[in-house]
Amino acid sequence: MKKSSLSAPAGIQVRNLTLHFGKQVIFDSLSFDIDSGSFVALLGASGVGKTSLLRIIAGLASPTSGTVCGSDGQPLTGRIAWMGQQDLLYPWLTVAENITLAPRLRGEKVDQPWADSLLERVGLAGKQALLPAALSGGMRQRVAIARTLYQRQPIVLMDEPFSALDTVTRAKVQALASELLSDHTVLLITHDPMEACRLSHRLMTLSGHPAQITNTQVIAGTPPRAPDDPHLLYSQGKLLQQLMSAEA
Ligand SMILES: Nc1ncnc2c1ncn2[C@@H]1O[C@H](COP(=O)(O)OP(=O)(O)OP(=O)(O)O)[C@@H](O)[C@H]1O
Repeated sequence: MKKSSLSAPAGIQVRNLTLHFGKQVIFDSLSFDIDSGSFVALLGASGVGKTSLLRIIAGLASPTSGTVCGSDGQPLTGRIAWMGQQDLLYPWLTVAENITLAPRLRGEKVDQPWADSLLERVGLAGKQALLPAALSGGMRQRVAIARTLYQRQPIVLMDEPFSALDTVTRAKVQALASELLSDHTVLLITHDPMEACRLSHRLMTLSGHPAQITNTQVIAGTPPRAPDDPHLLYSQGKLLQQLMSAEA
């Protein structure tokens, strides 16, 4: 299995980010850092502003004010792989064409063995020639994950990437993502405390109106943690309590 040869991907620096939708203030002067090479999970109640924040970091939306750049002070443009809540597969392209689309649009040569090995690892070997309409929701999500991993970008932003997968497939694909992204800077939105504590070095919780980062918790041990790892179990319990008290 090929891995990225990155040595030190940029981290993410968010400064004084403010977002208004009309009179609604989603966040106001939000500042935080994601360290180079760390895997961070972002949690928080539905509607608090997680997707809006991720879209701004990805450069897909503009904030009302504030800045986002790499820890090296340079823009993040061209260094990000993004996976949104919708799989955004093009219905007229095959599975293989969807996975390799972004590099092909940049005029790069397709690395077919890499694409094939990713498809095999997400449990879709032999499905290269199918159109998205022939796939289940979970299969489509696995194609989108393969497309994200294929790009080998140093910074990876994922919005609930495993939500449509059954429990066992989810555990396998989480382990794959953790392995292949171990030398990348990753920000993952999830509603699942188990997933957050299995995969992350650090947790961040967004809560309130306007939303603030109310909890940052470092998890001991190395991801991906086993489901019965004591660090995972401890952090998962603590996280659930914090999320419940943030909502109370
Ligand atoms: N383009 C938009 N125009 C107006 N309001 C918006 C827009 N996008 C998001 N919002 C509002 O901003 C708030 C935050 O939305 P966002 O999707 O960022 O939340 P979230 O935390 O990701 O939610 P979920 O966990 O349900 O995905 C919500 O109240 C939403 O209705």
